[in-house]
Amino acid sequence: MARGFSTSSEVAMTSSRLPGFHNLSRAARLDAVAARVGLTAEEVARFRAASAPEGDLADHLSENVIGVMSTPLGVATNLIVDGAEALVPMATEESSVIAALCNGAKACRGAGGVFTSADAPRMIAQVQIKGLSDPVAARAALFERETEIGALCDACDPMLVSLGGGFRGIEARVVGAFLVLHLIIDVRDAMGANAVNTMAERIAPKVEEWTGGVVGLRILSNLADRRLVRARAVWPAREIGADVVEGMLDAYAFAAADPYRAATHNKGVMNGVSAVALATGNDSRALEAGAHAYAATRPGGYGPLTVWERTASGDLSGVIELPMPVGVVGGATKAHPTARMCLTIIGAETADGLARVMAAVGLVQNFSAMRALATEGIQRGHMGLHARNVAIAAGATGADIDRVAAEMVARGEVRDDVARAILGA
Ligand SMILES: CC(C)(COP(=O)([O-])OP(=O)([O-])OC[C@H]1O[C@@H](n2cnc3c(N)ncnc32)[C@H](O)[C@@H]1OP(=O)([O-])[O-])[C@@H](O)C(=O)NCCC(=O)NCCSC(=O)C[C@@](C)(O)CC(=O)[O-]
Ligand SMILES: NC(=O)C1=CN([C@@H]2O[C@H](COP(=O)(O)OP(=O)(O)OC[C@H]3O[C@@H](n4cnc5c(N)ncnc54)[C@H](OP(=O)(O)O)[C@@H]3O)[C@@H](O)[C@H]2O)C=CC1
Repeated sequence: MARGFSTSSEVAMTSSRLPGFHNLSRAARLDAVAARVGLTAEEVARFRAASAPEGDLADHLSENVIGVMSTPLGVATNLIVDGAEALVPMATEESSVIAALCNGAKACRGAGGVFTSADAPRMIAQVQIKGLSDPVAARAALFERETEIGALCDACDPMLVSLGGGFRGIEARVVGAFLVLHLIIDVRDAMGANAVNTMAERIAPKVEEWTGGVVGLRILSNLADRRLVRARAVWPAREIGADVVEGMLDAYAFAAADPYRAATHNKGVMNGVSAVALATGNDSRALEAGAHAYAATRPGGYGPLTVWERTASGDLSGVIELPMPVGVVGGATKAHPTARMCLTIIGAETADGLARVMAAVGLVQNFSAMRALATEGIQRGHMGLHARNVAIAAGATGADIDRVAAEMVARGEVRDDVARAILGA
């Protein structure tokens, strides 16, 4: 079968309906896929060689596994968080992200690095209540039961309670045709999704009894705005240049005024945050959802997650605030040996400690991208490092990778056709 989209007759021959596919071994699944789409024996062998052995953790963490998609794991240097030196493991396929963090962290060391504060690790579980003719009265009825709700939630997870976490209170809002109950739960060192989802499901029959309504969804909210982390740092003008301070403030004003720019600005923040999440086995989708939803809660609509100002002495001050629902237990954090090792490298024994470092990473990452954008542009630094990817994609191997990349950078032309031409020369 040709690659790309199938024609209708090919679809009939190569249906994606594969009954029992999930019951096959990893090797048999890969064979089945290879036969369906026409992977060559060489492609399959190369994939098998690059993938982890059969029966390893991947088979248990996900479903229909055929192998492992590896991502580079690097360690960012130079960061100081709350007076402590931090080495930061980051898993990312994007060139220049880790170099940028090292670069920005180095430039604020003279001013003491990054300083943070964090809310208690509280997550929100939502319970949707439908079919109420008197939602306002039902809301009042729920508050009368707050103590009982708390006891029911805490009974779901005595271990969490013994660790100092558990139920913290309720909120209830009439949202359109529904009443929405929020359970506020301190999840301690976990991300907390499973813990709070269990509570929301357990409480549902009682909520129906007390309100006379019908419970719909019972699930956490990824807008984790009870679990905010803040980080701040100063980059001295003598270190980065007064003109750079000026340029970066203009760059920030652009992001603050324009959601098209703010989205890219925040993507730069999340370059770092998501890379640490991936390295430590945390849920990067939850973090991305929470960060962007939080960025949309500004009075003026979607805006930047960071704020940049000039200090009285003319230096550049940066502040970030965002939800940081991360854990050092639960999910894949403990099950995945690489995630465990990364937590050891970062020195995070609590979710609070990890969240603070990750907020610092988001701030410094944003600094470096903005500095590059406000001065020489992103391409020299980024494309200089990205050139190796372009060389590999064009077919370079071994020593040719660096040779072709260096030649493209020297010419100022980092492109596939240029890489092929250099290779062919
Ligand atoms: C790329 C640099 C760092 C070069 O910057 P440079 O000034 O050429 O670097 P340098 O050679 O002077 O080195 C300065 C320090 O940077 C670090 N450094 C320097 N090179 C490396 C390297 N290879 N590997 C690891 N660390 C490196 C290292 O810490 C080094 O200090 P040293 O240790 O040598 O004393 C700089 O241009 C930079 O920070 N650029 C920003 C790159 C960036 O933000 N990339 C993200 C991808 S683009 C994107 O997705 C986001 C964006 C841009 O769209 C967001 C937005 O729009 O806001
Ligand atoms: N929308 C979303 O974001 C959703 C995300 N998820 C997924 O949920 C997972 C995260 O859920 P999470 O509840 O964190 O993980 P787990 O349920 O895997 O782990 C949390 C549990 O760990 C135990 N525990 C042990 N020590 C501690 C401690 N110090 N602090 C807190 N808990 C401790 C507690 O259970 P015990 O009392 O039993 O010991 C706690 O309930 C991620 O994989 C995420 O991808 C799932 C659904 C939706």
